[in-house]
Amino acid sequence: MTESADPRDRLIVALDLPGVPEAEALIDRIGDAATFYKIGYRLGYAGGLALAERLAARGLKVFLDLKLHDIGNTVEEGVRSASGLGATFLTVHAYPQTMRAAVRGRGASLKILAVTVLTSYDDADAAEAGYALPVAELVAKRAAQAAEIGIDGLVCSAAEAASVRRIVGPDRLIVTPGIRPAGAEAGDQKRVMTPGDARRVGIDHVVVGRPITGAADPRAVAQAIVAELA
Ligand SMILES: O=C(O)c1cc(=O)[nH]c(=O)n1[C@@H]1O[C@H](COP(=O)(O)O)[C@@H](O)[C@H]1O
Repeated sequence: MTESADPRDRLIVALDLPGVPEAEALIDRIGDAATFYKIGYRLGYAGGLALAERLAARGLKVFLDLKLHDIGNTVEEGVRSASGLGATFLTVHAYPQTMRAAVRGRGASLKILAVTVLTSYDDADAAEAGYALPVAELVAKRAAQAAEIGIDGLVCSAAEAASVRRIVGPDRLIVTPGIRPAGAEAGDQKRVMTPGDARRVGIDHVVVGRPITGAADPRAVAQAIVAELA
């Protein structure tokens, strides 16, 4: 676990918005309450990759959430291309071939996060997708494989963070979406936790989207989450 002195760095705001103008307006409203933004493929396919470069050039941290998963050569070269954008994190799905390829392509400064089991999945969803293992065991298996391969960090739900920490040790990052302040709507997330509880189980970063993007006062919500993470 890498402890940042600034608790704002523990919050990653997911810019799940239709376009760059909406994303820039949200970033302006949040102001200095957040330092780290996630750009996924909704925004990425709508001009968000150029925005990622601009945010990084301004000194903000960027998490490129592209969730790559393909044949090894395509992943390796895709990661190599993405490594020029100035992002701090890039996601791939936690399949061994994919993780090995991402490690080959990552370069010096881009950290690869492996998505273990999506936080919108419960055991029934995993079974429907053809997996014999319950979610907790699948997360544990993938975390062990990721550590063996040399992946920089894991994405899992905060519910698995303590067991993932035991598996991967202190030096790999644990990043948890599925975070909901007390009373917030879960939406399609099934494995959820509050920011404060996530912090207590040893996460490095939380990812929060709709509770901030849909708030009347996104800056105030971001500040309240950071206060829970301090
Ligand atoms: O890789 C991710 O960031 C991710 C992995 C996962 O298992 N679950 C998950 O929700 N995410 C992302 O985290 C964000 C969560 O958004 P909210 O549910 O709106 O807070 C979305 O951008 C998701 O794409």
